[in-house]
Amino acid sequence: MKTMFDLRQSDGQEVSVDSNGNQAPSQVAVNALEVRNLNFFYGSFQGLKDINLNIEQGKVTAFIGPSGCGKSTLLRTFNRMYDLYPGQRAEGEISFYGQNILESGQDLNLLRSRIGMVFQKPTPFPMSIYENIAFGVRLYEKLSRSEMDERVEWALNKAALWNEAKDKLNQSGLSLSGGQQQRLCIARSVAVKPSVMLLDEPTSALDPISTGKIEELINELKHEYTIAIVTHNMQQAARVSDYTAYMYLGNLVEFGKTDEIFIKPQRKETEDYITGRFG
Ligand SMILES: Nc1ncnc2c1ncn2[C@@H]1O[C@H](COP(=O)(O)OP(=O)(O)OP(=O)(O)O)[C@@H](O)[C@H]1O
Repeated sequence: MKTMFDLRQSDGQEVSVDSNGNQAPSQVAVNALEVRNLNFFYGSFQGLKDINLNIEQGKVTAFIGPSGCGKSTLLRTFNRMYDLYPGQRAEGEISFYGQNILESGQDLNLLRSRIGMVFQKPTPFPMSIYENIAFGVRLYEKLSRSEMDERVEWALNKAALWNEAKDKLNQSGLSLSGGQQQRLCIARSVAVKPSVMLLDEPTSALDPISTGKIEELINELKHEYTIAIVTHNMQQAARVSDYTAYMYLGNLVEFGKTDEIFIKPQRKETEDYITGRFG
């Protein structure tokens, strides 16, 4: 039986026919994730308060807000990363293509292959560049050597790292520069063909050139994946995202199209934050 985690993202297009009989594609918004009445607790401390929002398929959603407002906490609920830590719990509903992933009995390994995550600090495994990618793929698929070679090349290409890495696939992933390591981590996440990618401040440890490469990559990847990104960099949020969520003290203060949030925010708190008048 197919589970909802087997769903591969469609391109969200429906074909309509105009009065001349010409086919014209029309975009139909589909939500990859729908968050309803989400509360999150670190023991007795409430890190998220009644969060409601949708993450649209094939778009980039950015989470911004001052340090400690709950951005990473929220991102970590989307693939239940918090489950690895005792005393942390979520209440409410997070629907991933119609299934509430907060319900008990979920296959969390499968969930995390469908909703991948890239962390702030590059975290390559202490193994070769090739194995960094093949390792995760092997957990879910049985590929022949040549199929795996193809997958590794495909993933490194997606992460714009193939040209730099193709002659040293057997070298340790740790031998790469910080920016290359982060692209390797993105390749590793892409290699298992997730539906959603969660990026938690993916460029905060990188120089401007590597940051630019990752931002280009996000623009490329969003055609095939749904992306949620936490960033402290306002310009980055404005450059890469379609939607922006502003958070403060565990609350979702404002959420909307990035242009609207940056040009004409509805809430004064949002305006103060993005114009640097906050605090
Ligand atoms: N393991 C933990 N145990 C207890 N409280 C935690 C834990 N991790 C985070 N918190 C608290 O939860 C709140 C939200 O933290 P979170 O890391 O989500 O914020 P953030 O917006 O991502 O911050 P930053 O921008 O500094 O990374 C903070 O008050 C933080 O102190």
